[in-house]
Amino acid sequence: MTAHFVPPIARQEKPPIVPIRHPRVSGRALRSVPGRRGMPVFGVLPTAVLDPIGFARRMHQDFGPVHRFHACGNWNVQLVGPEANEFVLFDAAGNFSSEGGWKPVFGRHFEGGLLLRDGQNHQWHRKLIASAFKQEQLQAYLKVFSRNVEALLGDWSGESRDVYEMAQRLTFANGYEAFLGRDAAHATREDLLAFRYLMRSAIAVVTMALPGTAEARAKWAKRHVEGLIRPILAEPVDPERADLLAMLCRMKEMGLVDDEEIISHLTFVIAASFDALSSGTISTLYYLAAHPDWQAAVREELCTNIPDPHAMSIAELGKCEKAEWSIKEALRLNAAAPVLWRRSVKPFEFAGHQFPVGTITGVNPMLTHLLPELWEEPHLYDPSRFSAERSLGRHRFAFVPFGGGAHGCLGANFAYLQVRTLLRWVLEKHELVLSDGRSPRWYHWPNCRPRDALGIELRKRS
Ligand code: HEM
Repeated sequence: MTAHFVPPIARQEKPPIVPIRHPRVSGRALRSVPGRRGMPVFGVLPTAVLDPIGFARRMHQDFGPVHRFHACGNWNVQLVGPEANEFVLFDAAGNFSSEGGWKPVFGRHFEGGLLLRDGQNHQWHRKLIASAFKQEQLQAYLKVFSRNVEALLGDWSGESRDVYEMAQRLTFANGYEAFLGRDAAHATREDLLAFRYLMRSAIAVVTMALPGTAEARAKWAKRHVEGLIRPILAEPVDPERADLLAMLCRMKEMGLVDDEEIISHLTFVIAASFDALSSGTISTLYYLAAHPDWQAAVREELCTNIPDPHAMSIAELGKCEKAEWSIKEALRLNAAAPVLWRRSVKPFEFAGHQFPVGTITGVNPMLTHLLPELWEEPHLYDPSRFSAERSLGRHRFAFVPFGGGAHGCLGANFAYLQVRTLLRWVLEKHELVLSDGRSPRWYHWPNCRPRDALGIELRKRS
């Protein structure tokens, strides 16, 4: 039975965590790389955080695809374009540590999560977690998604509300059930806020937990999440349960993982799923609301291929390519994870420049997705650019909303399924309408989300 599947890697001894010392890299060591130091102490941080796209564009225009900037006391290198994405994310030469790159951003609260592990230890843990995303599991999750969307639409239909809040509630409810095996009706507002605060702590400039700061909220959130998961670990595991937590608990009984590892994995997976997916969801809904012609095409495709949404299958959803293009196009225009970080563990060379061990290195999906040399009219919403014909010849690292390589997103299929399920339910009986003519304003760090209510209305179709 799938619920009791144990990946073959579990038979191998767990590779230990090999601690890596990341030496600090001086500006002198990077002198051949053009760039900007910015303000004393903060460097370019204020500009980069206030307007990440504008900042990335200006750096690219002024200094080219390989440049550096100073932020929070360190030099950071940015490599732009599909070749750079492949070089860093696929990392054929083993030049980079993900833990070293992400630690300053997420390390304080997500230690032990997959993105903060490297090498064989990472691979071992990743294979355990990946067993919760096999096809049979996804089919089971689909039922959960449908049930939760139906419940949410009952509350929400026919009104103009904060759609981002709705997207967060939905993705949280789905993650709560799929990963914790708990009925989403039991999820509290505090549970949701705890995961939100953990992700937002990435932008904390002040890392002391002073009252009222993002860091203080994240500290509370960490305690709250532990308090949520720990009691479940003490319960016997129902043999029928197929959620991620149940799988990890069975692996614990086999001596493969301990309580602390389970808590770290679940905290990271739920947070990664919840925040990135609500970002992808809101962008998809917004662009469909703004483009009624595409909305009608996606509606027709989904309702024709899936006559009864209660009995949806992965195969049926898989036929709905326009729905998939609309999600991809939203993720292209609004990359949920704008910049991906690594730190070099070896000296490396890229585009004729030499970089020492310890170089903090970023690649930029957000900017790559808007480069005019890769995308025709990059600011135009045109999902058909993802059709098979128009994708021919495109570099495989030109579109990287889910990253790629050893740390590529484990939840990409889960994400596509969830958004397509939502679209199937919403579009049949509703029209997504923009109720005001304002241009949307988005935050782009630490991931993409609207700055204010987008004015999306869900009007009942007659
Ligand atoms: C639209 C939705 C999502 C987007 C855009 C997204 C994006 C990403 C990206 C870009 C990475 C790679 C980070 C890097 O290489 O530095 C990543 C990793 C990851 N994502 Fe997602 N993600 C999404 C949804 C999800 C969901 C639904 C889950 C869980 C079911 C999930 C779980 C993970 C995990 C566990 C990793 C780390 C993998 C590893 O380090 O081996 N993500 N995601």
